[in-house]
Amino acid sequence: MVKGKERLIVAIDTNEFDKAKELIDELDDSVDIFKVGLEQYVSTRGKTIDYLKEKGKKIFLDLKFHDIPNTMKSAVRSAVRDNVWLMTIHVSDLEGMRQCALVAKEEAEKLNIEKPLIVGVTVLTSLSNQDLKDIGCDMTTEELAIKRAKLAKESGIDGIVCSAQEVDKIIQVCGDDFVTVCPGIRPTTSEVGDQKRVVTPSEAINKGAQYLVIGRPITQAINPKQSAINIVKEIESVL
Ligand SMILES: O=C(O)c1cc(=O)[nH]c(=O)n1[C@@H]1O[C@H](COP(=O)(O)O)[C@@H](O)[C@H]1O
Repeated sequence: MVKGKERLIVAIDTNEFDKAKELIDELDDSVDIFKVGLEQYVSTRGKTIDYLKEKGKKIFLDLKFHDIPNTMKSAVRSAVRDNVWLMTIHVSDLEGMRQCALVAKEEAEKLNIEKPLIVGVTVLTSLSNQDLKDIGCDMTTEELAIKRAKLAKESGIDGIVCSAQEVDKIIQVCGDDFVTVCPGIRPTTSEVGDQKRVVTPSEAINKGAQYLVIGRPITQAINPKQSAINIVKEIESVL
């Protein structure tokens, strides 16, 4: 039976290594997958990655690469050397994503390690339809996320990051073997903050999301461990 724990990724968004370490230790028994994002990576220069490796945790390196194909490709090559389980790029041009997919395979084979899963961010969960209009895009967040997911699939990367609001539609067009990672998850009792397309953990699983990325509802909770346990229970209630 698939455990709820295998579907939960905790985002350790802090700029201090000690605070990250404290959270990882506190959540040790209840969480197997941790996400190291820009804030944590830039301020600790990868120290948290080393600590998570020591603890035998699965690592999601979320640096959301977005650049010209050659730069993206070189950055992906370096990230593969860090031996992480999952990593993000932005869904951009087909050529850039294709090169990322190819170089990851090539580098992992060369090092004889498992290739990290590469997922492309479709439309940030902090964006609304109005935000897209403001930047000159006439599509809704859902239409754009589906269009970008199709492009990501065509490029050969492993999956996408999207809101669970549109994940069911993406699975319909990209298939259920395409990895889906959904942030913007909010239990009913949590504050929404800067997220705009939010879904509860159980609804997200019901809509087909494979992995749920959750930060503040756990890391800022009075009792982070209890919050993680409650979320895993909520996930399991619908598995
Ligand atoms: O790539 C991501 O992980 C990501 C994509 C996205 O569209 N929205 C989004 O919130 N994230 C990340 O997911 C985490 C969500 O954190 P909370 O809003 O605190 O639960 C943050 O670390 C974000 O950087």
